[in-house]
Amino acid sequence: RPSSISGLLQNNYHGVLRSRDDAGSRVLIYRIGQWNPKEFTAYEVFRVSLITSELIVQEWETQRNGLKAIFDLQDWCFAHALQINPSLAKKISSVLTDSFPLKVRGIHLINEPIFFRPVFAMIRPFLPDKIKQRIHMHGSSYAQSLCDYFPKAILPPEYGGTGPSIDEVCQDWTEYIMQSEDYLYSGKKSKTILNKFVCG
Ligand SMILES: Cc1c(C)c2c(c(C)c1O)CC[C@@](C)(CCC[C@H](C)CCC[C@H](C)CCCC(C)C)O2
Repeated sequence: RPSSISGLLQNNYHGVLRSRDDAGSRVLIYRIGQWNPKEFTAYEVFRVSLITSELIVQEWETQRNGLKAIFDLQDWCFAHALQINPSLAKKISSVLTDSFPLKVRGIHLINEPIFFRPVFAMIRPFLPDKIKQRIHMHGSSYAQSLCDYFPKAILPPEYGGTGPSIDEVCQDWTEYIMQSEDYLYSGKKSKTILNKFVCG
C-alpha cells in the first residue's frame, strides 16, 4: 500500500514531470540517493514503480506514447547493490521487456558510478536489443546531454532544465499517489497489474 512506502516518497525519491516530452511520453524520475537501503528493501522500491505504472497506464496519451525514465544514480553504494539479487534483476528486466502494457521509450542513467556496472551486467543479458538500444548512460555531464533528449522547459533545474524544481515534482506526485490510494486498492484490485506483481 502506498502508506508503507510513504517514507520513500516523502524523501522525494520519485516524481513524474508535469509535462510530457515532445513525443508525448510521460517522464519519470527516480533518485536512488534518496533511497536509504537500511530502511527500505529493493522490493519496496520496486513497488513505487509499479504504483506509478498502474496510475499512468490509465492515461490514453501514455498508452499511446509510452514513458521515459531518468535514473539518478548519485550516491549509489554497495548497500544498494547488495539488494539487487538475480531474481530481482530478472523481475526488472521482465517489466522492461514485455510483461507490462507500457511502452518503454527510453531509460536514461545519470551519475552512474563504477559500482553500478556489475548490477547492470546482471540485468542486461535479459533485455532484448530493442530495449538495450534505448538505454543511455550520461555519466556526470548529464546537464547538457539530457537536453538532447528532453525539452529544457520540462526538466527540473537540477537536471539542466528550466521547469519546476525536482522537490516540487516529487511532492506533487507523492500527493497524487496518496490521493489515488482508494482507487488502487478498491474492488478493481484483482484486475490490476500491480496486484499481479506485488502478490503474484
Ligand atoms: C512498468 C515499469 C516498471 C515497473 C519499472 C520501470 C519501468 C521503466 C517500467 O516501464 C523501471 C524501474 C523498475 C524496473 C523498478 C526498479 C526498482 C529497483 C529496485 C531500482 C533500483 C535501481 C536499478 C538497479 C536501476 C536499474 C535501471 C534499469 C532500469 C536499467 O520498474
